[in-house]
Amino acid sequence: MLQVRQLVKHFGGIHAVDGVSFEVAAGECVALIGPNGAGKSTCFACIAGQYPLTGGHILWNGQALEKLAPAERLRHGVARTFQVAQVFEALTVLQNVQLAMQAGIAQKAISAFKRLDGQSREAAEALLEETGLRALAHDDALSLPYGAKKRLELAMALAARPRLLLLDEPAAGLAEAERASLMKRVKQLAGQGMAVLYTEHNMDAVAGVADRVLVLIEGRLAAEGSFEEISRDAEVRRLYLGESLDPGGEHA
Ligand SMILES: Nc1ncnc2c1ncn2[C@@H]1O[C@H](COP(=O)(O)OP(=O)(O)OP(=O)(O)O)[C@@H](O)[C@H]1O
Repeated sequence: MLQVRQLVKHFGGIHAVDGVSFEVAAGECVALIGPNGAGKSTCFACIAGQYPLTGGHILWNGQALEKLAPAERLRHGVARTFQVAQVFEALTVLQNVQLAMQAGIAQKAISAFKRLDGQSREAAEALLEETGLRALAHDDALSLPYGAKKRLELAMALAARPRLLLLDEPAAGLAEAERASLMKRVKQLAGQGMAVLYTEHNMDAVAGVADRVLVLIEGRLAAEGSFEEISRDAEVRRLYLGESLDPGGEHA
């Protein structure tokens, strides 16, 4: 279980995250939503280890994560993706996943890696199959359409065999069909016992997907509940979702 306790992150005078506490259990799919600048990405970066905390604690299965480097967190089963998909464009799709399987290898190792005979090839191919990328295995990552790049980033995160998966706007920039299929896969991962936490602006990627929704506004948790519950919250509607949202029908 992920336990975020009184998380605080300030950038100088900017209180990006200001005392946020929540939990994500194994098998749960939890969405973190809120307006631009609410602190969602900062929360993610604190959990994954890109930023040191100003205050508070982050525990994963009882272990304090805040003192561990990102690569060490990965070894404890914590993997993340980024808002703008981060893949190695100099490698093929298959090589990207093989590289991700060897967590901790720096980008400068790419040329050495290219000369390696792919020991991890079979496992990487299985992951490509699972994420719908098999047909693109030998394409250069550089040439991938955006939706496939997002899938590849997910495959790379899965390559580390995470137990906590952090997805920063997994559906951003995806067409409707691609978004629906990616979010279906994300929900399946939680169904298989992974703890999944994701940020999202697109409510179609939240409704029917997230078991629980956390609403972050100005660095604080403003509401928490099912999508239907937070959609009915007057404060959340006023500050983020807007009055036009009909929780039972079309989403914004
Ligand atoms: N590295 C940084 N240095 C200084 N300020 C930052 C930094 N990163 C984020 N901030 C500020 O912290 C606040 C929270 O930003 P954050 O990116 O976490 O919000 P967000 O909810 O992810 O927004 P979005 O939905 O637009 O991605 C904003 O005021 C932002 O300008």
